[in-house]
Amino acid sequence: MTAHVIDGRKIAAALSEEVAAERDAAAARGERLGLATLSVGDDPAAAAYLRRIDRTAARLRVPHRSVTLAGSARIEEVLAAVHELNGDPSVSGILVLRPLPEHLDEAEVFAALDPVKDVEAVHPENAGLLALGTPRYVPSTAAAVYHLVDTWLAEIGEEPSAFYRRSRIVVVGRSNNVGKPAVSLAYAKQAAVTSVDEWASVGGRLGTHTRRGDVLIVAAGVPGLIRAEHVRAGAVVVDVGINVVDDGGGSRIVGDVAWDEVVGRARAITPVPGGVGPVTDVWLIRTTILAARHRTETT
Ligand SMILES: NC(=O)C1=CN([C@@H]2O[C@H](COP(=O)(O)OP(=O)(O)OC[C@H]3O[C@@H](n4cnc5c(N)ncnc54)[C@H](OP(=O)(O)O)[C@@H]3O)[C@@H](O)[C@H]2O)C=CC1
Ligand SMILES: Nc1nc(=O)c2c([nH]1)NC[C@@H]1CN(c3ccc(C(=O)N[C@@H](CCC(=O)O)C(=O)O)cc3)C=[N+]21
Repeated sequence: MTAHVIDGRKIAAALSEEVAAERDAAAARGERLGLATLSVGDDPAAAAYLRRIDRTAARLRVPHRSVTLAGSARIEEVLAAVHELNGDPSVSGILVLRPLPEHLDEAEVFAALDPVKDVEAVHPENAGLLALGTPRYVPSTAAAVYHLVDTWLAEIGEEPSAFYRRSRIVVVGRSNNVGKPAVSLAYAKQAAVTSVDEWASVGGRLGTHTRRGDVLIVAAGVPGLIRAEHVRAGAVVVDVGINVVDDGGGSRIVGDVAWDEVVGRARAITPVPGGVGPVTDVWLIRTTILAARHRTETT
């Protein structure tokens, strides 16, 4: 078997058209759209994402304001920047890039966000709503994961709700940003759910769990972590990992899945690059547009 390759770039292009229509409708209602990003320090993954956000926002004609603080910034300065963005009427959505430098408490920064502008649902109120199955905003990466699978299901004529109800979804990685939201969304789909973190690997039981997945979502940040032996034959594999590896002088991006092995075992698979990443950017802009509507409704 050779897996169907789910084309994230194509799916992102189609989604972009929907989002452009949503932007036009929001503008016609007089809503003020704008995304602000806040980054502290110069983490390469965060910088790469920031460049992508900038391009995607420009392409979809949603203003993007980027605030960058030095890696040595004190928590007071970071909180002051958040408060400034909270009060800026040209900003409907705020994203705080991860990782923050070690000396900063992520939770303190997230709790300072205006919940109505918190497009990644990291404020406790929004994270709580997501965990309860009544999200205000769906974090972009987890949203992108299911958008890719749902689009493929539609293409092959499978009804998503029936598919998920008879499936086990296994999520590798349980960060607040990616793994946990992916689990919350899996609950909402009434799938059977398994969540594992690094201890499954340490204990030599990763494959025991992952082989049970009809859908296997991998967000660990470990290149090549998932090999053929970890995958149920005929599974749907979604690779979230973005890892920069040396490539004889240059560098290239690979996911967490050993592509060459797993492509022969899965039923469908998302590539890296060109899978989850391109859809994530567009989803962020979509949420920024939604946030403008919420602001209009709450003020
Ligand atoms: N495509 C996209 O749009 C995006 C991609 N990413 C990428 O996704 C990956 C994960 O990101 P993020 O969630 O932020 O990362 P984090 O580092 O915050 O979390 C990683 C999670 O994976 C777990 N983990 C680490 N090693 C293993 C292992 N050997 N076996 C099983 N689990 C393991 C960790 O376990 P423990 O909790 O025990 O430490 C942790 O729960 C990264 O490669 C990142 O670059 C991130 C955001 C968006
Ligand atoms: N608060 C926060 N939220 C994030 O979602 C977040 C973050 N911080 N910090 C950094 C990581 C990384 N990240 C990427 C998303 C898409 C691509 C992406 O689209 N990559 C292209 C490849 C690009 C290339 O080839 O250079 C692709 O997958 O096709 C990359 C990286 C989001 N992150």
